[in-house]
Amino acid sequence: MKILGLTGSIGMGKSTVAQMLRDLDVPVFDADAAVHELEGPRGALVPLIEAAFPGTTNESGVVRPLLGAVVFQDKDKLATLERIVHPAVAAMRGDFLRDNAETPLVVFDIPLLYEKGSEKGLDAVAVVSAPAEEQRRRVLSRPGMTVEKFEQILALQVPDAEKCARADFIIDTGLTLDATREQVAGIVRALRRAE
Ligand SMILES: CC(C)(COP(=O)(O)OP(=O)(O)OC[C@H]1O[C@@H](n2cnc3c(N)ncnc32)[C@H](O)[C@@H]1O)[C@@H](O)C(=O)NCCC(=O)NCCS
Ligand SMILES: Nc1ncnc2c1ncn2[C@@H]1O[C@H](COP(=O)(O)OP(=O)(O)OP(=O)(O)O)[C@@H](O)[C@H]1O
Repeated sequence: MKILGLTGSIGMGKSTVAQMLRDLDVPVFDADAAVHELEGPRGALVPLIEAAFPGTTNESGVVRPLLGAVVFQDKDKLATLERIVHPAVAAMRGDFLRDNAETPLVVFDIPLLYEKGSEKGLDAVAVVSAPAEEQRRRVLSRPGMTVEKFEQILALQVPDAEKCARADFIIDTGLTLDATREQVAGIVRALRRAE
């Protein structure tokens, strides 16, 4: 089995490409969705997070803006949260691999792949990328997004140019959806063929 990592900066089209992969019957493990499940209603990590960060959870699970306000201002607290979250995500990833053991190609969709150095175990990495103006346009058109928030998030992420330089494949999402779909299909064909 080959494991392809999929990553990219905010608004570069990662979710869209992940769906294109699923449409080609490639199983995709979504790290962000795993975190949401673990932190959501009756999520396994909610009691642990409440114990470490009192007042940041309620009956619906983690109150994300509250927890974010606590951990994004303090590196040590973020590290504490990661020590709680990352092993649980790794366990879910292990289950996913076991469930798909007979599949020639699977994808790990990891927003912070390069930020967190999670390249080990991957056979290749694909980065979604579009021109910076296009990225900006997409992100600022989202409800609740502001220029300040966008720039703060960008500053926390490894720059697009560096991601592209490190990746094995670059998926250009600055063109039509069909053009992107073709690139995705080409990568899937190449990796399914490779031994
Ligand atoms: C603190 C939480 C609850 C805030 O949730 P919220 O929905 O408000 O924000 P969101 O998750 O969309 O993150 C906002 C921005 O911060 C970045 N970010 C999130 N977690 C981290 C992290 N551990 N390190 C650096 N940047 C981070 C995201 O990429 C995004 O750009 C949530 O981010 C969280 O639980 N993070 C820790 C788990 C984690 O590391 N997740 C990401 C990888 S699996
Ligand atoms: N060729 C293309 N490939 C991918 N997305 C495209 C393309 N053309 C336009 N788009 C649009 O750009 C937006 C990309 O959003 P998407 O949610 O996929 O990004 P994302 O990288 O997952 O975002 P984030 O990391 O911020 O959650 C979508 O609205 C999508 O329809």
